[in-house]
Amino acid sequence: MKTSGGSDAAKRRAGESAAEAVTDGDVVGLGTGSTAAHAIRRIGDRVDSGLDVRGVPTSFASRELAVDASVPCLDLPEAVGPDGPGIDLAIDGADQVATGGEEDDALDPGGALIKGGGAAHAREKLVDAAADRFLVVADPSKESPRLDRSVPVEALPAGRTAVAEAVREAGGEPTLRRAERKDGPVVTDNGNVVLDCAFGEIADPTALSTTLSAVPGVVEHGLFVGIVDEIHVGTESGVRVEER
Ligand SMILES: O=C(CO)[C@H](O)[C@H](O)COP(=O)(O)O
Repeated sequence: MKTSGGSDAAKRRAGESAAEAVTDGDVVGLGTGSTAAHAIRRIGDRVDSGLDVRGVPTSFASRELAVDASVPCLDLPEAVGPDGPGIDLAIDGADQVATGGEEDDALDPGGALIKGGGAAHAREKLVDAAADRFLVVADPSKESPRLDRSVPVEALPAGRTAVAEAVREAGGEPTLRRAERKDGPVVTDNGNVVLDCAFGEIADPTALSTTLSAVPGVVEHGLFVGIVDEIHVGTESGVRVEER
C-alpha cells in the first residue's frame, strides 16, 4: 500500500479514533490509504467482538482490506439505490487538509481537502459525499492553512491531452502519473489515467473545483470541498477531533 506523510502511530490513532464513531447497524464508507486502513482494521476488530456493520469500499484495495478484516461489504449502487440502506458515515484519509485562515476571509478554505494520492478519488468522492457524515483521518503533516499540493485529476485515456491543455489554461501544470513498478501510466480502478496538476497555492478551492469538473474528459478531481463533518488528527500523543 502507498504510504505518505507522518508516522504510522499518528495515522493509527486517527484511524482508530474515527472507527470508534461507528455504531451497531451502521453502513460505513471505507476509505483508501494507509490511515483509512487503520480504521478498517479497527472496525474489523469490532466486528469480531459482535458489531453489526456493512462497509462500502472506495477502492479495490479497501475492499481487499475489508475482506481480510471480516467486514461484510456492500457495493455503492446497492447502498444508495432506492431500496438501499444509505451510508451512515464514511471514514477516509486525505493528502492535504486546509485548516483555513482568517474568520472574515470569504474564501477561507477550512475543511477543503486534496485527495487522490492513491488514485482512488473518484470512488472516494462518490462514497464520501453520499454519507450522512464524513470523517477525515489524518496526521499533522497533512494540515496546511491553504491547499498547495498537486491536485490529482482522473481523465479518460483518450482525453488526457485535451484535459492537460485545459488544466494549463486554468493556470496549472499537469504531469501524467507514472506507475512505479510497470512501464507506462497509473491506470485507476476505473480504467482511466491520472494527471497530477500543480496550481501553487489554491486561493479558491470551490472555484477551481467547478472549473475542473466542467472540463470534458475529466472523470473526477481530488478537490473535496464542503463535505467534511469531522477531522480526526492523530498526533504522537493523542487525537485531536475538529468539527466542521
Ligand atoms: O486519497 C487517498 C487515496 O486516493 C488517500 O486517502 C490519501 O492519499 C491519503 O493516504 P494516506 O493515508 O496513505 O496518507
